[in-house]
Amino acid sequence: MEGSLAIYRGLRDSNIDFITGVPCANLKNLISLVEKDNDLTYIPATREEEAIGLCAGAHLAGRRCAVLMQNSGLGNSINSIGSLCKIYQIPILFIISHRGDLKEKIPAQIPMGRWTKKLLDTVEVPYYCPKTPEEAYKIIKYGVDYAHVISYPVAVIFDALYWEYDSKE
Ligand SMILES: O=CCS(=O)(=O)O
Repeated sequence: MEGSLAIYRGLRDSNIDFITGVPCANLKNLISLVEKDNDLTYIPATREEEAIGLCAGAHLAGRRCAVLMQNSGLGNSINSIGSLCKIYQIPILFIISHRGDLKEKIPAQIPMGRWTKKLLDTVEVPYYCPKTPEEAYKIIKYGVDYAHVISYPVAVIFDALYWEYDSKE
């Protein structure tokens, strides 16, 4: 749980109080931590673009927001990033489980695995790729602050190797 716990603590210590998103197998421990926290709002979404829309409304209502997603869901999000986040200056922290690279077993994940960072560059979302729980905690805190400075999403990407820290109890 150590890897997921570092992400959760980074989100909470950044005063993130509204979390939504679409699950990935690698996000299960993080989602479990978030679901148990009665001091924040967690709303499971059916699609990542819906999650971004929920965050847009929550932000305008004064909440500090994060979206949990698999990188495959970034493809579902592009228009909402442009038509909502860009136009209305919506800061959101994207916690992205990066599939389609090392350790991947599902061939369908490969294309988005290759395109994720290029897509984030295209829509001008800054992204960071912590490799340890300590880095994750620090980058999440800096990332939330940076998202609010630029009034735009910031992505923190976790590759398959990161989640091995969850098995090191
Ligand atoms: O997107 C694939 C489903 S799972 O591997 O995250 O369960």
